[in-house]
Amino acid sequence: MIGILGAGAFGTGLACAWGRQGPVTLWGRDTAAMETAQRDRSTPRLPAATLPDAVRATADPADLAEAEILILALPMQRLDAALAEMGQFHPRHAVAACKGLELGSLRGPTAILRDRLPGAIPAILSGPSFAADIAAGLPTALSLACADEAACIALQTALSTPTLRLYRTPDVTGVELGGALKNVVAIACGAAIGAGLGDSARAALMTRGMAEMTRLAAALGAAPQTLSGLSGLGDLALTCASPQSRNFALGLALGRGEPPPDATTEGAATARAALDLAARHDVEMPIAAAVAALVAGEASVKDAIDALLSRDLTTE
Ligand SMILES: NC(=O)C1=CN([C@@H]2O[C@H](COP(=O)(O)OP(=O)(O)OC[C@H]3O[C@@H](n4cnc5c(N)ncnc54)[C@H](O)[C@@H]3O)[C@@H](O)[C@H]2O)C=CC1
Ligand SMILES: O=C(CO)COP(=O)(O)O
Repeated sequence: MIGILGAGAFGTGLACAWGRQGPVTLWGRDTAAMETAQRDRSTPRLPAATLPDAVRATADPADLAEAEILILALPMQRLDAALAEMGQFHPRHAVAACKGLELGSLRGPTAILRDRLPGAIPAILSGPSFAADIAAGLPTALSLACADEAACIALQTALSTPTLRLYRTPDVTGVELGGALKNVVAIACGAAIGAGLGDSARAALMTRGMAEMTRLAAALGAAPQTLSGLSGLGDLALTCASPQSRNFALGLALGRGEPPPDATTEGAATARAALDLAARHDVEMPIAAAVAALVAGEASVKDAIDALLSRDLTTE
């Protein structure tokens, strides 16, 4: 049985995909909402999706006890606390489906899984996929990273579906950072579009954003080519170009001088955490710095762009 911790948009989308081919238990923390979900076959964060019959919606963590594969589909800044609160699970595989870096500890999701679920083999699933697309069974391709090759093959087989195609890699760091950092660049691109700076500026931010993502990932031991894959370039292409992305939409609002939308926007905290990590490894991340300042209200879009444009001319 596949267990999913987190009944937000992504947990629900994944439950729909996997529930078409086998049993899935979807856990959410709100008892009333999960009782309604079990009865009405939909959840509040992705109301248009219909949960297949094989999905059991629950708010009782004990229902995840039998899960051989546990998927963590929670906001990054809540992952550690949620696992600490909910007692011990004993899955064989623990697969992070969240994108980000934890403020303070600067850990990615798999380090948290290693700490909180020490008996499980940690893995991460990341790449270009809107929850609604996955729920609707639209074609989607994602990266699945796990350092244990046999475990990675077993997971790839168990989690791929006719429309959800998983590519495996041992490069956990690369996949983790690709997913975390693309959200930072998506905020920058949204801000550029919102402020009317044009599509050329967006293309420049995507490309130079990719360069700084790759620099940090390489400094942390990732293979640079991983960032050119689905979790990196692939996810930049999706989220920097679509207002359906909540990170892009946050940037768009900031660029237009509008109030930020009330939604999970992982890139806001991750920009700050990435900067701290970059400082530790002596890596330059000017776009992340601009986004961190913008989100914190310490700089306007004009300040941020001026800071980027006034940097010393350099080689590509
Ligand atoms: N929505 C999407 O299209 C995609 C989301 N993701 C990633 O999935 C992760 C989760 O995002 P979404 O599901 O979209 O967010 P969401 O905002 O739709 O849902 C978050 C869920 O987490 C729950 N939650 C928050 N704090 C909690 C806690 N301490 N304990 C238990 N539950 C808690 C909330 O009740 C809510 O149901 C993020 O890291 C996001 O980057 C990845 C790919 C696609
Ligand atoms: O990660 C995503 C698509 O791959 C979803 O992006 P947002 O979190 O910005 O909505």
